[in-house]
Amino acid sequence: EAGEYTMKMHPMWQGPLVAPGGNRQSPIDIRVRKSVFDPHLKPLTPDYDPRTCSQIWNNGYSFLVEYDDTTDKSTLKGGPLEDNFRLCQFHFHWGESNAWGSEHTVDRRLFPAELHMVHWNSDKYSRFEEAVMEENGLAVIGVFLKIGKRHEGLQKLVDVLPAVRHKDSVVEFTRFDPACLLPTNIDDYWTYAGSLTTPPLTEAVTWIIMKQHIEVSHDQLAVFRSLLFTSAEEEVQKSMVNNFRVQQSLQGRTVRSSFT
Ligand SMILES: NS(=O)(=O)c1ccc(O)c(NC(=O)NCCc2ccccn2)c1
Ligand SMILES: [Zn+2]
Repeated sequence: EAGEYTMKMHPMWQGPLVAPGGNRQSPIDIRVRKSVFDPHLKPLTPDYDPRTCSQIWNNGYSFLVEYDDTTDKSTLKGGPLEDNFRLCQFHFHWGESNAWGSEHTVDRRLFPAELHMVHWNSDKYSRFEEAVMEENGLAVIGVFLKIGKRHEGLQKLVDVLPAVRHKDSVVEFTRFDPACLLPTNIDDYWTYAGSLTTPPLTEAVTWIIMKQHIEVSHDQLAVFRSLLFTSAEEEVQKSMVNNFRVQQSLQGRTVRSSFT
């Protein structure tokens, strides 16, 4: 049952469980029957150029695959978004076991991991650091991962993870097409106004959570768990697992769905 698992959180992150004064915090449980179909929601149109992929690094909380966001080469439009958003990075959250790990849940259902593809509003702001402080600054696509068949596209990423085992390690990583991590159906999603799920917890995010999950193999996810929260110098090494935040209250927000 979800309750007993969601209390586990990032052991290194002694941050606030709830942002002081926050009324649109993330993650949340998506109550399917309480979501409201919005016929005006448009199809989502991601348009990514794999050549903008630059590096992968361990920031001590997750591993991030970073994209060159100095031009409008990898963008996201449509769906609930009014403006053009630029892809800057993607990362994951996962558990120590396959029983939990996702940040969002669907009717309390937990998934072993969750992908976040992070974009910032390049129509209104000139860089991520600026957009992250503004309420229409970010758009994050969330995709649930399930254990099943091996994900061929993910393997290129899994193969390089040992090179970023420790916090602050970075390696060059190029020509990775993030679109390969999206589910086949991206027309069915939930969307709501929320926040970053890690500090600075700013309430800047339009969340777009895909209804359809992707599958990765048990062994692929096991490699995520071989990463460490700690840097090479630290004497006690801590496995990078359970790097998800506890769920936050909806506080009157409506979750819209693009499907009936
Ligand atoms: N998890 S999330 O909401 O998609 C998200 C997206 C973009 C972000 O920059 C962040 N947060 C982030 O990068 N925080 C700086 C690093 C960090 C991560 C965790 C705790 C403290 N500091 C979270
Ligand atoms: Zn995240």
